[in-house]
This record gives sequence, C-alpha cells and structure tokens, in this order.
Amino acid sequence: MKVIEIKNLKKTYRLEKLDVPVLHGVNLEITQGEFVAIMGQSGSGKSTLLNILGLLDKPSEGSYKLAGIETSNYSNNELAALRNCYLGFIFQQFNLLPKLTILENVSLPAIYTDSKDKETFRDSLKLLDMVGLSERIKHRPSEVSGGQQQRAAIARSLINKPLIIFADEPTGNLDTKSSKEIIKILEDLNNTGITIIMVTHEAELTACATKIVKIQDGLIISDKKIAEKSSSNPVFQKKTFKHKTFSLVRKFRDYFKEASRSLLGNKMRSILSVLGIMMGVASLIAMSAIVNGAKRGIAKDIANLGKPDILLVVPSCSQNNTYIKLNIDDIDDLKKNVSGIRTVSGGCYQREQLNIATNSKNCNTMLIGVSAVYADLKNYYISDGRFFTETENREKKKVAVLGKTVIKKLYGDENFNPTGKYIKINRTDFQVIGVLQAKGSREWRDEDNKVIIPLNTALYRTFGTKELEFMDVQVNEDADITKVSESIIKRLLFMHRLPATERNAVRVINMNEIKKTLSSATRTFTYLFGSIAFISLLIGGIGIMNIMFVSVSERTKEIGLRKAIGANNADILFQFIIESVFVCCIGGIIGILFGSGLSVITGKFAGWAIYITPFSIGFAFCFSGLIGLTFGVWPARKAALLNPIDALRHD
Ligand SMILES: Nc1ncnc2c1ncn2[C@@H]1O[C@H](COP(=O)(O)OP(=O)(O)OP(=O)(O)O)[C@@H](O)[C@H]1O
Repeated sequence: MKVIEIKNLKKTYRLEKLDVPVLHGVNLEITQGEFVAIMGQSGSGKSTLLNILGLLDKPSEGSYKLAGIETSNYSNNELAALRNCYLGFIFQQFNLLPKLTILENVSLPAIYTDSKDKETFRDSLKLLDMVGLSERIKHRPSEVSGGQQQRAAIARSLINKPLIIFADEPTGNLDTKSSKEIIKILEDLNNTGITIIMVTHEAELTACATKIVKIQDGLIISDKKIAEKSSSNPVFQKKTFKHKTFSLVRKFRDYFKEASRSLLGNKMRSILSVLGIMMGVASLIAMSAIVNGAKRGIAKDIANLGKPDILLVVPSCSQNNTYIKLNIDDIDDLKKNVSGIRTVSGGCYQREQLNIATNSKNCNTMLIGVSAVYADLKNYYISDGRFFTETENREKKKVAVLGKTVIKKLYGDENFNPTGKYIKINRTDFQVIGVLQAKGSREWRDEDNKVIIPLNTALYRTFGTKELEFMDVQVNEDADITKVSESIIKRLLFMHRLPATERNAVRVINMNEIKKTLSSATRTFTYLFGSIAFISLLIGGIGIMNIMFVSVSERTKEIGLRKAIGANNADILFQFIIESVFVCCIGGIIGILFGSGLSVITGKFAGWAIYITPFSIGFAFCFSGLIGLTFGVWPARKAALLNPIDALRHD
C-alpha cells in the first residue's frame, strides 16, 4: 500500500520581498514498511521535503496524499492530530525539553492523546528499556550523552505507536559508535513494520535502507529501490486518520500539569511574574482595608450624630465678638415659638475631666448634662437600667448613666452592672440608674468614656453655671429644615436682644448636611483608593504580559516541538493562558496575605481603623485571575499561532 504519494510538489519560501523557490515539482511514492533514505547536497531541499512529508510544513503547490487522502484538505488541528497519532519525529538536535526528565520527555506526546497515564508510564518504561535507557529515566537531557538523548528522542517518537517515522539527520550530532546504535534501532523498528523516512548525508548509514532518493536543487534526480520490503501493519488498517477528541477535564488537568511544570522549571521568571501581581493585589487589599476601616468609622460617626433632621445649635463668635449665651429658658422658648420643631434638648459638658470616686478608685471622664430626650435624639441605647426622665431632670435628681469604659475603670469589668450603686461626682453622691450600650472608640475618641446626668442637676448642682454649650433641635418631618434653622436664629437673636446683623453670634448646624458630606467623602475615598489599586494591578498585569511574551519567545522551540508531536493551537493557547492565570492566582494569594499583614501593621502604627472584608479578599483573588486571563491571551495567542516548523527552527 502506498503510504505517501506526492505529485509535482513545489515549495517556495517567501522572504520579505524575495521568493526563494526550493522544491521545483517533486514526485515521489513510498510504500508502507519501506526504509527510505533521502540524500543530497547541503541546501538541495532534503529537510524541506521531509518537513512537508511530516506535515510540519505545507507545500506551495502540488498534491500530497498520506494513506491515499489529500492532506491539503486538512485543517491545522487535524494535521496536529495526524502528527500526534500516526507520525513520529527524530531531529538532528534531539529537541528534548531540558527541564523535563528523560521519562517525562518520552511521555510528552501522550498528553495530547486519550491514553491513560498508567498506560503511558508503562509504555514509556518499555520504550526506554528498548533503547537501553532504563537506568536514566530520572535524568535530565543535559545529564546524558548525545547518543542517549537521541535514543530518548526515538523512544519519544514511538510512544503513540506511529506508522511512519521521519528522521532528519538523526546521527548528525553523534559519533560513529552512537550513530551505528541509532541506525540499528531504526532498522529494528523498520523490521516491525514502521515506515522510516530518513534524511542523511552519510552514505554508509543507508546500508539498511530499502530505497534511496537523491535530491538535487529541489528536484529528485534518482529514486532507487534497493530491496523489496513492504508490510501490512495491522495497526495501520485499524487506525483512521481523523481528529480525536478526548475529555476536557483530562485536557485541563494536563494543561495545568504542564503549566505548573513549566513554572517550576523557570523559578526565577515565575517569581518575577508573581512579584508584580502580588504587589498589585497587596495594594488592593491594603487600600480596601483602610477605606473599609475609614468607612466603618464614618458610618459610626454618622450614627453618633443621632436621628436625621437634627439641627445642632451652638454659640458662636460674631464679627463684634458677641456670642449668644444659650440658657435653659431658650429650650422651652424655641419649642413654643418656632414652628416645625418637634423637640429640643439642651446640653452642657465639663471640658476639664472629672474625678469620680467609688471604692477609692478614680477615673477621668467626660461629664455631660443633657435633657431627658437626648438619649432618643442621639441614638443612645441602654444596656442595663434606664435613662433618666424629664421629671428627674426638672427635680435636679442626682442620678447618672455610665458609659462602658467608665464602668471598666471603676469596677474593673465592663460587663459589671452598677445600677443602684452610688458614685461620687465632685464629692456628691450620684446613684447609677443605667448603663449606656457600647458605641466603641474611634482613633483617639472613646465614645464610651462618659457619664451622663440630668441637665438641671449639672447646671445647678455640679457645674454652677446657667450657660448651655449646645442644643439639639429635632425638626418635624414635614417641616422645611432650612426655614426652621433661619427661624431659630431669628428667635434667639430676638430673645437675647441682639440685632439681625449679629446673626453670626449663634450657629445652627444641619446634621443632615454633615452626614451627606461624610458620605460623599467616603465615596471619594473609595474611588481614589480603588483607582490607585486598579492602576497598580494593571501595571502588574502588563508585567505579566511582558514576562509571558519573553516566555513565548524563549520557548518558541518548545512550542514547535509540542506542535510537532501533536499539540494543536488550542492546546498551546490554553497552556500559556493557564500558566498566566496560575501565576496571577499565586501572586493573588501571596498578595492577599502580604496586603492583609501590611494593613494590620500600618493600622496599628498609624492608629487607623482597618477592616478586611471577605468580599475584598474574594474580589482581589478573582481579579488577579482575570488579569492573568486578560494579559495572558495575547502572548498565548502568539504562541498558538506559531507555525510548527518555523518555531522548531527558532534559535
Ligand atoms: N524558512 C526558510 N526561509 C527561507 N529559506 C529557507 C527556509 N528554510 C530553508 N530555506 C532555504 O531552502 C533551501 C533548502 O533548505 P533545506 O534545509 O531543505 O536544505 P537541506 O538539503 O536539508 O540542507 P542541509 O543538508 O544543509 O540541512 C536552502 O537554500 C535554505 O536556505
């Protein structure tokens, strides 16, 4: 049976502006089981012909039938499958992958087939035994001699049980003894029915050939059959030349294995790739931790501002150095005479910190005197006991509500319930009637380090003053807050007998405005830090792309070899994309750990609130994978589209 039939085959290489015709209409027939030696002078076109016969290159013109089927109708992927299943290659340069062991090199073509791992392992061992390399399976190519490398390459070419073996000057780099050994192996293989097509310069190596084809200036000048030999390889009849498909799961497992192998094989390059993305992810995590911490703090501040629609009234200094001395009568006056007001709370606090003593323990804290409605307006919740009533306020009762920090300082345990007990404020006994629910501390400010007493008690018994420091005015829901604010100023100026020109003697602050400002500051923070982190990740991604391009360029020969032994475009594309995604995900994980550690340490030293959310961790990880995918596609595509023979010839 004719296994190869070519008619009028031409090949012209196209250089930039120059056409180089190499084969000028070659006709050749090879029968199954033959051992063909192709000979000719250097530059005559032997390798070009062999590469076309081996489906590594395409002819410019003419017909090439492999097993009776025209090959020009096959797609690139089908050609890859044909190379993988039916053809074996032995190169002058051996083309073993230096980072893989001899055993791994031999098994390599099997990863592009559907054969089982165990089978491949067993077959590889058998083949290595056959070529006399059983003792060297764990060695790397650089650790064995040239002859041994070529024997390993022969074993590799046999792993998928090929029907034809193409050998391009297989002994070109070997000494005489090794050359003889290699030719002997090829002869033995030919005796099992495998067709051998070998390019050689050396006439003595053609002793075992059954046919010698001589080529000169791109034309066959002699095609001489020396011995009659043909075989009817039973495998040949069983096999069909069609593209095989096999489990995607297995394919991806192999891509993953190849990617990790290649990353481990190029540690320095992998570390550099990981580093770039790691820094990007670390900055993303650190920034999101800081922004989320700040957001939480701001949210707490907003909550501490109390109910919505509250106006804070505070004395202020006008241009004439006048300021309104707010007093307790203003509270009732505003309630009565300004429409749109729901309730008013007055307040004063001791700026100098007080000494509160009980059981001989002292504690410095903030003493605040407020109206009974204050707790409701400012969202103060009581964890034990109760807040004081308006009656207790009017009757100047000596009762106090304590914050958790005060309790901890006085009783040693913040969970202690001191209701009913007495504490001394300025040598006067106050009964503790309630405990404030913890609000937490924010940077230097501890919201729980306070004692609240009724306003009248504070003014008349403790502070000895009639001046209020602030008033909180809650506005009706349907009222226009700006108008109410204006009316309050007018009423206070009137009550304190000040002209309208002194309107700056009091300030009315709209808490809603403050809330809006805080929220918009949070948003600005998020966008600012988010874009910085995004840019640093982008830079990391561009770094990955550069390194991947370098990797593709460094490994062009490897890509050529993989394609020669059967990898199709998708195999190469996925291998490189998975490598890039894999590197980015590892960079992402290290970046998450590094960024979290960094933000916690920075937070401790700078006194910033830090909050690392599971979302930001998940987002950083997925985003780093996405960066790997996005920036890996271009280099991977470049690798996938390489022509096998051009890639193999790459230096
Ligand atoms: N990719 C290419 N682009 C342009 N010219 C090429 C290319 N490959 C080969 N050639 C040219 O084609 C001609 C034949 O090359 P080929 O490698 O087939 O010769 P050969 O007979 O195998 O030679 P040798 O025995 O020295 O390997 C040479 O002149 C070579 O320069």
